[in-house]
Formats: sequence, C-alpha cells, structure tokens
Amino acid sequence: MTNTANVSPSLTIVADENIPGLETWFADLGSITRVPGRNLTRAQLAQADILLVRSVTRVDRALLEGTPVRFVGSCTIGTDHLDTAWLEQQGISWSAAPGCNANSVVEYVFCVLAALDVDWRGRSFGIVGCGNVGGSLQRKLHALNVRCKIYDPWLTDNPDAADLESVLQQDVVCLHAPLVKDGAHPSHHMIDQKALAAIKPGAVLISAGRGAVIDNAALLSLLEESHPFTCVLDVWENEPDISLDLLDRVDLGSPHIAGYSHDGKLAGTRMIREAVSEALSLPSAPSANSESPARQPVTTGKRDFAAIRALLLAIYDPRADDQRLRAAAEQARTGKQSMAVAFDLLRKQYPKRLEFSHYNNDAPQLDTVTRKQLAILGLK
Ligand SMILES: NC(=O)c1ccc[n+]([C@@H]2O[C@H](COP(=O)([O-])OP(=O)(O)OC[C@H]3O[C@@H](n4cnc5c(N)ncnc54)[C@H](O)[C@@H]3O)[C@@H](O)[C@H]2O)c1
Ligand SMILES: O=C(O)[C@H](O)[C@H](O)COP(=O)(O)O
Repeated sequence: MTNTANVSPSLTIVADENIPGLETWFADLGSITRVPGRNLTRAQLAQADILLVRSVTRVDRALLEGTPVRFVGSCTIGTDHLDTAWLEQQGISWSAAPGCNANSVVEYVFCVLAALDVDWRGRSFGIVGCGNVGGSLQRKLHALNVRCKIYDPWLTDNPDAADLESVLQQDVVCLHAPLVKDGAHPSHHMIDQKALAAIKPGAVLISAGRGAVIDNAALLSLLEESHPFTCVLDVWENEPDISLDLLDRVDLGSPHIAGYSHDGKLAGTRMIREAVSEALSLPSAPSANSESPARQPVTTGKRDFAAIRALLLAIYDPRADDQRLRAAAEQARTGKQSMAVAFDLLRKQYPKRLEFSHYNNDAPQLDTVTRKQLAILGLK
C-alpha cells in the first residue's frame, strides 16, 4: 500500500447512497456525491474520477464511455453487475470486496435453520458454490461434526466434492454460487426443473447467492403443484420486481439481505478504499477506530438445541425480514406501492444487524458441548 501522507488529492467521487462509512473511508480523497444506485446515469459521472457502487448498478460501456472515471469499486462480493472485460479493455481499474459479508451470509443460514426449528446437528448439508461463503459454512459444519457435500466445479479436489445431483440430495441444500452466464460452468438457471426434482422431499433449500441461479419460473410451477421441500429465498430473479406468486409459496423470503450485517457492509467499504489506494497510488486508508465496543449479553433459560435456537434468534430472526417482505407485497397488491420500490426501500432502511461476535453467551446453565457449538458459530 502506498503511503503518500503529504499528498492531499482532490478527487470527485460518485457513490451509491446506500454505501455506509463513505465519510470515514473516502472523505480524505475529495468530494463525495451520493446518488441512488439503481438509476445512476452517465451524465452524473461527467466529472467523476471514482465510481463506488453496490450490486444494483450495471457498470458497463453504456454507463462509463466518455466519462473520466478511472476506478470502479463495488462494495460487494458479487461482480455479475460489472462488465469487467470492458473495464479492463479500457484500462479502468476496478475492484469488488471478496468475502466482505461472507460471515453475515453464514450467520443468516444458521438463523434461518433456527427460525425453521431445524436442528442441523442431525442433518447432512449440500453446498453449491464453495468460495468465501460456502467454504466458511463448510468449515463451521466440519467443526460441528456435521456431514456435508459440496458442488463447485472449480474445486474438484475438495474432500467433500460431489456431483450436483448428490449435493442436491442432502437434507439442507445451500446455494452460494455466483451468477455466471458463460464460460465452462455457467450457473444461470443451474437449478432448473430437473435439479429441483432432485431435491429430497422434506429437505430445506436455502438460496442466498444470486436469484437467477434458480429458474424461478420452474420453482414456482413446482411449488404450485406441491410443496415437496421447505424453500427459503433471499435472492430472486428480476430483483427488485420479484414475483409475488413465488413469495406467496416460499416458506421464508427476504429482500436480498443475507449479507447485510453492519460489519459486512462496513468491511466492503473499507476493502474498496484499500483497493483504490493501491490502484491509483493514493494515500493509505485512514486508520479506523480500533476500540471494539463491549459485547452485548444474550441469554435463555433453555438447554441444548432449544438454547442454541433461542440465542441465535435473539440476535437475528429472519422471520422479521420475511414479515416485512410479505407486508410490502400486500401493499403492492393493493396498489399502494410497487413491489420494486418496496423491495429497494426495505434494503435501504434495513435495521442495523450486528454479527454474533458482538454478543456474548450469557446462559450459565448450558453444558460444555452446547457452549462449544455456539462458540463454533461465533457466539462465545
Ligand atoms: N444474499 C446475499 O446477500 C449475498 C451476500 C454475499 C454474496 N452473495 C452472492 O454469493 C456468491 C458467492 O459468494 P462467495 O463470497 O462465496 O464468492 P466466491 O467468489 O468466494 O466463491 C464463489 C464460488 O462459487 C464457485 N462457482 C463458480 N461457478 C459455479 C457453478 N456454476 N456452480 C457451483 N459453484 C460455482 C467458484 O468456484 C467459487 O468457489 C457471490 O458471488 C454473490 O453473488 C450474496
Ligand atoms: O454480493 C454481495 O456482496 C451481496 O449480494 C450484497 O449484500 C448485495 O448488496 P447490495 O450491493 O445489493 O446492496
């Protein structure tokens, strides 16, 4: 990282208004203009040196051609909204924030299972896509002595590697693949009618990668015919204008917030600041306040899995997100607000969600094994 502390750059930064921590991480670089990311236009970038986006902005030739933008940073893990080939061809530096909110997604998965009262300790897991999110989930499951199989075409030597069909036949199937439309292993509609049919009756399907990894029309027709497995969707095709019929039929739905822990969002902003410093030889990122606030106690009088469940849900209960999304759908049905606007608003106004590490397990009656299992999940 370059340390050019004497230089005081005066850059023009255009940023999605939903990126937190901009003041902390970018104010020293110049002026920041906050814009709604969904409708960003080329005209708004006429003076911009740096563009900071989230997943809702398509960054390509149509947006950037003829603008002075030299660096594009996406404070997200996913990169499917960036035309990286075009950016590279134009010599425009870019970066996403790999892994920034992976832990948030893993915690979401365990909280979803807690909300459904599914004791994961006696189940087998199938993980599709085993990068930062899937890999972290796999490591936690191993530590908990839970069996899992993974499908990731780029990780064939992973000890749990299996073909897609056997992965889909596990008790809990977690989708964490990126959206890839071309190349050797495209994931677009990878979970089609045939793949959906491979999921066991009574299983749980959790989709928290990108919506279009599942063929949503095929999923809807399956769920209209019968309800063979429990279906949990955080990500949808055609966000933000998601299918209300599909929402009606899933067991838990949320507006693409699995990665929305406060920690995950701030990590994304910080990582992009580090990347811009590196790419444009700018001063190092300002040092953040390293003092961590006192952990908040969570408690329960229960024991064993009931206690694990109660403690996790005291921290984050995905049923609240589900209820808010269904209330928004009701408004859309009655014509009060379009689903697309409501979906984006839920994301913009998302409550501050802290990861498990901000809490401490204050249930003294718990036995050592339960305590250890909670610690593996990140609640000590
Ligand atoms: N719901 C949310 O809030 C949320 C939050 C974070 C990330 N995501 C999504 O989850 C995706 C995964 O995140 P990550 O941090 O693990 O990314 P990552 O890049 O670290 O890992 C992705 C993994 O998927 C594998 N993969 C690629 N094509 C595949 C295919 N066709 N089938 C199966 N696996 C495939 C890759 O080999 C890689 O190991 C991101 O790309 C993003 O789209 C969603
Ligand atoms: O790719 C990611 O990091 C996540 O999907 C992220 O949580 C998306 O959030 P958004 O950028 O849409 O606000």
